[in-house]
Amino acid sequence: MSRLNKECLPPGFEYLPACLSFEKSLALYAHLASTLVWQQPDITLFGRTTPIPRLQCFVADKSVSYGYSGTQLENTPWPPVLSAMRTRLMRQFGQDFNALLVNWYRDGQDSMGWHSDDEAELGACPTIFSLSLGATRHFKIRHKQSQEILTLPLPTGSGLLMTGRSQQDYQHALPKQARVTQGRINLTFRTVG
Ligand SMILES: O=C(O)CCC(=O)C(=O)O
Ligand SMILES: [Fe+2]
Repeated sequence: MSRLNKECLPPGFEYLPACLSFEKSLALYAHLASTLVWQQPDITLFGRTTPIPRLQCFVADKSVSYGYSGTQLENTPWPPVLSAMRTRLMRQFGQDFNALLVNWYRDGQDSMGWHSDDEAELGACPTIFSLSLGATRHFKIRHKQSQEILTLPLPTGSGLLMTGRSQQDYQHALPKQARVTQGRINLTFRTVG
């Protein structure tokens, strides 16, 4: 496993430090943790059905229909703070974001397994913007062919832009980190076709 230079991420991954200030990012964490309606749906992987090891909320336009690993996500309407953020990001990235998957990792025991965001509804080369709030967690990126793994710590307020072949050529994951006791919320803005 190699340590990652943030200036030298694989093609299609761009790290954006301090998209939100430390104070604003933690205030948004607290606001979302207490106001969103959180769900813990079951997923089916390799024939085994278990609840996801984190909480989740899928914010999306009414017309959007999206799911993964055997679950259909239930749409929540855009709360004002996230709607305003989406408008800013759409201008910044020239992207018609119509959905936002929010994941709450309550502590280091919560996680997300290896995957690519390569569902057909996202298109061949999706643009996904990810914003991290709360505890710093290690985001892992693994090349599908070489299996080389890079580790990118994502502190509160930091952004990660995934474009191009990032989903075709790589998987990513957020492994458990036993020593992390604080929570983290991650927002991924997406365009579902
Ligand atoms: O929590 C993260 O940083 C990753 C989230 C993710 O990969 C996803 O929502 O598809
Ligand atoms: Fe993902």
